[in-house]
Amino acid sequence: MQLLRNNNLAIKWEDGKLEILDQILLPVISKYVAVKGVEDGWKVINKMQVRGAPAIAIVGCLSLAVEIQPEVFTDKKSLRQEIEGKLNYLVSARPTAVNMKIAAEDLITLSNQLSKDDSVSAADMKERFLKAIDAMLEKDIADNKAIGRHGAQAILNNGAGDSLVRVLTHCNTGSLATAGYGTALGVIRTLHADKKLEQVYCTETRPYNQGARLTAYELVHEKMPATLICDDMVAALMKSRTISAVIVGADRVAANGDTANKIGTYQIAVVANYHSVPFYVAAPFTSIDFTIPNGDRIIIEERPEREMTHINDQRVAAAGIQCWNPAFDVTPAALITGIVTEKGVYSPEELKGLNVSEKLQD
Ligand SMILES: CSC[C@H]1O[C@H](OP(=O)(O)O)[C@H](O)[C@@H]1O
Repeated sequence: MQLLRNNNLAIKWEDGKLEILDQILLPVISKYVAVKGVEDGWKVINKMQVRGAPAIAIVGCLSLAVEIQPEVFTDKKSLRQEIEGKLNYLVSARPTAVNMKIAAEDLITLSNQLSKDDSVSAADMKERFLKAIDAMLEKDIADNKAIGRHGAQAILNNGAGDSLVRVLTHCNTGSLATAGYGTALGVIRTLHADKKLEQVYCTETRPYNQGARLTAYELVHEKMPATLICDDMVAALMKSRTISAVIVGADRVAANGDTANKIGTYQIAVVANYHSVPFYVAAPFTSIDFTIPNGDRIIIEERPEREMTHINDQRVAAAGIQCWNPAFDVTPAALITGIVTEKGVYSPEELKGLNVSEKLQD
């Protein structure tokens, strides 16, 4: 089966071969790393060589496709068992983002259905499973384009009649975090394409520096009007300039709208609330965890202290100091103006009110 090609910035998927752009080395070095199976997939996700909730799910599932594609299965039970075991292993690579968990659940459900269907051979089951993974890439990009349209419209509608808007974003939510175009950065791309973007401010996003190293890289590459600020400059910026809106991504949105996102998001939401700046979360439905009622249940990943104490192996903190390095925080729904999804923009109350059919409907 000719597997779909997908040559976006972060992921190269062609003829059953998978390579990822090593994001730890950006922006100075652009180096692709081969992912030859699930073990490699787990490692590049856990080490954050590839990161971003949607990209984690896509690379995780593609790493399984790399393994399964050349194998010949004579019985469906062994294929089903391999699929379930390896997808559950991939979910363990990083605990906070929900996309890999949702993708695993959906693909295991498909695998179980195909395994029980006597009209489906083992070869057919493999082919349909691989096609489902390929479809994830296309769907992610389509979802991001829709998020871009809905989010840009919401910001312009909220912009008090401004013909041009000034937006702030945090971390990286662009083509380096998804299958392409991006979520929050997709909204910014849409504003720019529509000639409505006066300025985008991106935060450095310590300690991994997704903003300074990755978002700035994407913004400069596309010649968007952008300004880099340190994480501790957000309040001063909002005090001195009229920011139209904040737009950030999400790793896991709870059923009530509480949102886990990169550490520092919560304090930006508090400052935005103080300055009456609308605060939007851009997230596909694949980032929304309707099984948890609120953000209290979201596991917050803690990363190695070396990610705080060193930059490119250069020590920047006193040896011996204790560190606390949570990779995410949870922004309460009360501080969120709207959750921008591919299906439209929902207030937290509207999200909470969605019935099951709307949640699952494609
Ligand atoms: C569309 S990416 C969503 C989310 O993922 C990032 O986290 P990380 O770089 O640790 O994978 C960040 O929280 C983004 O907002």
